[in-house]
Amino acid sequence: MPSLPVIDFSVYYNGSEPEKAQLASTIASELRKHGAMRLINTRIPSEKIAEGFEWGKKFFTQLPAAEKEAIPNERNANPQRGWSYVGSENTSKLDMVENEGLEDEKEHFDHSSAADTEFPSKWPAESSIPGFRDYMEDFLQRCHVVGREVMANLEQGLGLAPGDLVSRCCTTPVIDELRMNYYAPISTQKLNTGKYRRAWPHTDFGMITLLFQDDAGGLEVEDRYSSKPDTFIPLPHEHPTEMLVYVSNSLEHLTNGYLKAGLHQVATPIGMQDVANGTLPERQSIACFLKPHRHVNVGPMKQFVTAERPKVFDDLTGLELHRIRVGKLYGAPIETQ
Ligand SMILES: O=C(O)CCC(=O)C(=O)O
Ligand SMILES: [Fe+2]
Repeated sequence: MPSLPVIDFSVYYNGSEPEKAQLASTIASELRKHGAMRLINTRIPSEKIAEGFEWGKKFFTQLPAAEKEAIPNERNANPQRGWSYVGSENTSKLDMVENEGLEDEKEHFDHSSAADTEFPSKWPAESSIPGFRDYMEDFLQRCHVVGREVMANLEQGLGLAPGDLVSRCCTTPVIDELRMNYYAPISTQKLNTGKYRRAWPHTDFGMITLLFQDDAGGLEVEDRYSSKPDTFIPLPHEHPTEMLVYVSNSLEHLTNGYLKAGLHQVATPIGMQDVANGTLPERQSIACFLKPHRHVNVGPMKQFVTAERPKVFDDLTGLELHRIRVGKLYGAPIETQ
């Protein structure tokens, strides 16, 4: 099955002005069409991405359970920090209408930068996994820089003024979130019950999500152009520098729905779907959720509100929208601060 086109982001660093303008326009049109795109050759080197999966493996499969349990992510409406056990986060609650009894089969670890003192990160003891925190904080910073570059391209491609989007996110202190996902091996028998999926179709909460994955497969984005509902396009991992980008909820609100958040899931990979007694190998991914500022209004920007398209979203701060979405994930009451 065909996937989305692969876009070479090195043009942004090395291209001529007309080539760069073409890149910006492609980025805007791909995100408009699919709510997702595939980039290669960003300034995050392949070795740094590969190293991330080694750290993920250490954290999830070698760190004693007690060390992870000591840094639990609280299941409330605040930004996620620390370790989430399998089944803690339920993505089916976010965007699916029929979601009774559906569970996610994934474990994850979330953190932000040390500068986010409002919602501090929770780290395992340095002596238990030396170097983990340094790697993660460095990788988050790299994602923040590339995320800002993608947003700058997007505002150019959409015909906005420089800073229109970037000033609403992408500045210090960095409050973006970096997440390591780990999916343990799982039997097709269990998946075929229809009750479990690695991740159910959902959209993310921030401006955009940057996503790196290993070779296990199963990641898919909604096919908006299919005549059949629930049709998804596979997003295979084909290039060592590959980074997927999704439009997320805050950007959908800011653009008054001109850009729609990409509905994505982690399903049984195509070759395994008809296997009755097989096992899916483990899978890992690293997601960076690029956040709007907490106090910025993520209601529709005036450039996207017209007589033909009146405002379809309410004015909310970045943090208010985030709390509504995380609250749904956990069925948690929305606390006000
Ligand atoms: O593991 C993946 O590829 C997707 C993870 C995801 O959708 C998420 O963490 O929000
Ligand atoms: Fe997601």
